Amino acid sequence: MSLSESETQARLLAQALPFMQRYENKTIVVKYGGHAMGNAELGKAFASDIALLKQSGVNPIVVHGGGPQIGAMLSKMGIESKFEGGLRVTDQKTVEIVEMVLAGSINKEIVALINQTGEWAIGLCGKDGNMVFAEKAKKTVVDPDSNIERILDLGFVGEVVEVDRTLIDLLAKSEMIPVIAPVAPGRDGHTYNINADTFAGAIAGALNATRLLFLTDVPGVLDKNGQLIKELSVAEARALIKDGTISGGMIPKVETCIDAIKAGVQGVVILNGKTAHSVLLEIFTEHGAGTLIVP
Ligand SMILES: Nc1ncnc2c1ncn2[C@@H]1O[C@H](COP(=O)(O)OP(=O)(O)O)[C@@H](O)[C@H]1O
Ligand SMILES: CC(=O)N[C@@H](CCC(=O)OP(=O)(O)O)C(=O)O
Repeated sequence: MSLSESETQARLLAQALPFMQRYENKTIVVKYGGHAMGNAELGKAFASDIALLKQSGVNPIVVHGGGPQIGAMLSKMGIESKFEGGLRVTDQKTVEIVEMVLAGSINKEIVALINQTGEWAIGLCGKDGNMVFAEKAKKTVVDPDSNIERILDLGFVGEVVEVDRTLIDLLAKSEMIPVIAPVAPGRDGHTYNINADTFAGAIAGALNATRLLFLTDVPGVLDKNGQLIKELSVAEARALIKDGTISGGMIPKVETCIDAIKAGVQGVVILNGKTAHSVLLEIFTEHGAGTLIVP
């Protein structure tokens, strides 16, 4: 017999009790990826996990993506999605749609789900309260044929250059949960589209977060046999990138984890957002749920 959602929550809460003190008053940044958003039930379970963190005395900050949802909107408008080096090539029209989808519909959907739990979430992007400034990304790739490095022109794709934590700190004091979209202004007056993983890493670094969680579509970092690796040091993670065990979209994610650890985040976890209540299972159980990357 399967448990109802309220029975599941009561059971999770009972399991969580012994672990609650560990993270009291600590900041946990949760990156909620577009692939992890899945269906309505998963969305509700995610919102209730964030609410439960807040009720346990944790200071949760949500940074979300929405790559597939941006792709769907662009295609509705007859615009083809183009990626280079894992980043969306973003012209003026595209950045307008990116901002509309990320800072508009997705952001408000997540805020509404958290608010339905009785907690107070507030939706923001880097523009609000001068929280984040970006500049044009300087990304290079090595051409596999000629072995020559070239600079990519990705248009309005940005990288974070400044984070001002004033607004986030104020919200935490007011018991509000910030939900942040990875869109930020440049000092040049343009709006930039920033990869949600790198944006979350920059926010977690600026806040000296205790944990940064990446919710994705696999259980964590898998070894050559497809088995979950429970804990990885920065050196081990680099070796797995070098020997090809970590590939594709997992490379920039793990590189962001390494950067976040260097920036002062104490532990970064990659876990499956497609498993209901994965945030609580990670934070409030002895062995966690995904791959913990540590210094
Ligand atoms: N060693 C590995 N362990 C787990 N996933 C890996 C590994 N190497 C490559 N991947 C791929 O990385 C993907 C996750 O990265 P990505 O698709 O960019 O995630 P997201 O869209 O959640 O940001 C996985 O679905 C998997 O296909
Ligand atoms: C520059 C760049 O590629 N930005 C991403 C921002 C959204 C994102 O990163 O969403 P996920 O976390 O769901 O992948 C994009 O336009 O798709």
